[in-house]
Amino acid sequence: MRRAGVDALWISEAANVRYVSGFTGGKDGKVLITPQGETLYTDARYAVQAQEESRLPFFIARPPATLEHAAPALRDLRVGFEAESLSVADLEQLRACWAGATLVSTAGLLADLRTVKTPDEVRAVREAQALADRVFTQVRPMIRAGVRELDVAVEIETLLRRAGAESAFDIIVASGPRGAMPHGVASGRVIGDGELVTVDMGARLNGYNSDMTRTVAVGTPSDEMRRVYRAVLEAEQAAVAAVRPGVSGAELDALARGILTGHGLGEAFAHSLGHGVGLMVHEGPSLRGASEDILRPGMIVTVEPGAYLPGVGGVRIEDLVLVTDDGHEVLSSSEREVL
Ligand SMILES: CSCC[C@H](N)C(=O)N[C@@H](C)C(=O)N[C@@H](C)C(=O)O
Repeated sequence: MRRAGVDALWISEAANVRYVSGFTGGKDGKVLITPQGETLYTDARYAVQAQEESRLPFFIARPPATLEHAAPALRDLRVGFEAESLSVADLEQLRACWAGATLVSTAGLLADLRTVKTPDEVRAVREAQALADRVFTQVRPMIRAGVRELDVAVEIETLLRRAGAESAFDIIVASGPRGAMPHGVASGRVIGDGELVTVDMGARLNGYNSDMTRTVAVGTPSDEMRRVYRAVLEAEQAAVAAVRPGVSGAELDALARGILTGHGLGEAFAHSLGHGVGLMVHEGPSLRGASEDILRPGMIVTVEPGAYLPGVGGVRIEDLVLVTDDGHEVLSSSEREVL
């Protein structure tokens, strides 16, 4: 906060509220940090939850009463707000209620802290990924010709739910030509013989997410798609092997992109190499060309090169990787097929 030039901070992003307070009532939860201390604000629906989950003193009200309660403590202070997660309407309300304060736009203050996980957070992501691996292994045999993509997704979702988790995002099951869509969420399409099927899934367990993609073969895919698969696997394995403290997100992205370019698939790799995973599925650090992020021990990132050929199909292989003091540990354990 000192570096950002603010005396107080209004935290409105649900993941950040949870991070600093433990409170999980994302529908209505805010934290105000002032020189005098921290206060959790929520409404009466979450009073018991706030008491149970958070060690912070809390105040139960709805805006504008919430903001009016905070106003006296903020007079003449520079108050930071989270530019990424505050709507224009909410900002206008802050301006109206905190006329005595100077509002300062901040970005990424908490998100930067969240990039390096505590041992408890590493344990939480590890458990989420272990569950996702168990579920994928259980579901893998049902991915065969004649089955709908949706049926695969429903089975994954059901198993996650039964285990006390939920799906971290809309499950991607993209078969045959639909594989050319990096985010081809499961449709009613019936999987055909000789097709590749990309399954991208994550578990959210105790608030922490996992993220993993496997592309599997149903029958014998074409020579072209087997060539694409091998190229993506080569890029993925090389990038995972290069994960260590000190390497930049941009270097890892360039490494994988260079290998795919060597196979004539540079243009087909239509997204970044990876991202951090924790309370949010997509968080820092970023493994993309324009990233200035440098990997540090305790970060958890995905490594997920892909190649997408419109009208033909696609491949993505993604592992979840913990940056350790002397290298890395791959947290995802589902088998990668050899084609
Ligand atoms: C809508 S959540 C999907 C999660 C999925 N596993 C995933 O991360 N897909 C990547 C291709 C992705 O969206 N990458 C982002 C960071 C990007 O390249 O902008």
